Amino acid sequence: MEALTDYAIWEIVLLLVSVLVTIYLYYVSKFSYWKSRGVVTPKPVPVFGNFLMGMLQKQSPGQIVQRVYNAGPGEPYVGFYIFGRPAIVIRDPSIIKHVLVKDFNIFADRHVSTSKNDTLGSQNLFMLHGEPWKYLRVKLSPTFTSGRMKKMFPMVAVCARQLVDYLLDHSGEKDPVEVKETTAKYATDVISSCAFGIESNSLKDPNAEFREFGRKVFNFTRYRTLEVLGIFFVPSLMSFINGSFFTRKTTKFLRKVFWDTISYREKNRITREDFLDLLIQLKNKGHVDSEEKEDENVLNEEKSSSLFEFKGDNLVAQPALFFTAGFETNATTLSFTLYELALQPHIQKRLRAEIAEIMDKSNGTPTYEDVFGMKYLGMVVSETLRKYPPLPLLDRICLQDYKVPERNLIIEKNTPVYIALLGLHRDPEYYPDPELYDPERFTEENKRLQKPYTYLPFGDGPHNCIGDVLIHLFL
Ligand code: HEM
Repeated sequence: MEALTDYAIWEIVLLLVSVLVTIYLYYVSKFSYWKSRGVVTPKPVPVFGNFLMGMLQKQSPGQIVQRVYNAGPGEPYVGFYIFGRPAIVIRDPSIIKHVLVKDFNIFADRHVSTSKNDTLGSQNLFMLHGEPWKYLRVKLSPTFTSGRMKKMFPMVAVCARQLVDYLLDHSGEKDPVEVKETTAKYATDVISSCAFGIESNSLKDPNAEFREFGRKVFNFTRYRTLEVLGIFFVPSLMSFINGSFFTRKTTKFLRKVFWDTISYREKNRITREDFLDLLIQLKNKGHVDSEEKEDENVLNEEKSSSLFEFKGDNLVAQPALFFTAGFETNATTLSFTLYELALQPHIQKRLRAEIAEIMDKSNGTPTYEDVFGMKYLGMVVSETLRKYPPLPLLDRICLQDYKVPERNLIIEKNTPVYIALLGLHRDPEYYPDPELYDPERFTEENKRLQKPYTYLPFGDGPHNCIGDVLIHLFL
């Protein structure tokens, strides 16, 4: 009996060893993919590839691709492995231009994706793929013109006044202001006013619901961090684990707010010149009323399409994304700007002088054009977006085998392709002394000298940020 047990133990040990050896050999053969194509890679580790630091939550998605970027100085691209799956980071700005713009048809979709059950997360403009995305982009684009932003400016001015009151109330030495939370409250008030037509009262009410739900989307618990890593790097897993960008509770909240507000407006015939008005037009007419003559072809389009219907969660998914994309990106930009201004009083002094001048000229009520025309403010914000891009990576999926122009490489169909904004924006080849926060990099003259496709805080090409015009509203 004893002999039999020993025998069984040996069998188990042998089985385990052969399983481990097989897994090891499997990954070693997988990890020869880029080497055999002459592409540099940072050293992968068995099973995890170059994703171990992500799994250990030691690096954010932006830092993961930045580390890959930094592994190949002077290289046009660097390969890496998401577990066993080959992926590539493009470094050469001229190839970046091909991926984002010139060969867009081959890189027309993002790699990111969430579970289909997460309707608000999957049916918005950021996450949709293929023809439905294209259709929706055309329909939503007239919503984001500088003319429309101008109309929303007075709503922002109200929030800005509330921010001033908030800061005056909390400026005692014993009551330090937590800057990120304050800018998040302010940005939440602005975006909920512009996207939902609702005063979210985040600055005034510590328990404001909008802020509460916004906090949840970006509250990076261990599980939430893994979910976000999955969305960016292993999207096929999301349906399997039922992972989501918006939790069930957040979805329920956003659905209720959206439909309650729409029915109230429709019942009382209220118009407010905001995003919600424009979405109501899409729901009822299938297009946004023309702002200018050139838009008139939009009027002749069909009311609905099998590609994308403006009803139910499809409709709520858009303001849900505007809300999330809008408040976090802008709150991050504002808080990093304030941080750098605190570190460098001479920049702060010059910016304050510009603001004081505009406030003086406008009798304390600057217009949209006044803000838009503030040159130094523009340089300061541009430098923040260089050093701290709020969305620090761009991602695409290769839709068919692609021969890289002037290089001896074919990127195979289904390869995830990334552009490391943190890598590019902090590359000393393009931005000398990259850790130095220096708005002078963005004078008109220096902008002309900047190498194209090395500064991409809003992405580029047909998938670029639709909300980039909004940045002026938050300043
Ligand atoms: C500082 C502010 C912001 C930054 C830095 C930013 C950055 C970005 C970036 C890098 C992308 C990806 C572009 C690409 O893949 O080429 C993106 C996409 C997008 N952003 Fe923004 N964003 C900002 C504010 C906003 C706001 C306020 C909204 C909406 C209200 C918005 C809505 C979107 C949407 C819908 C997309 C997807 C566009 C598409 O794929 O068609 N963003 N943004």
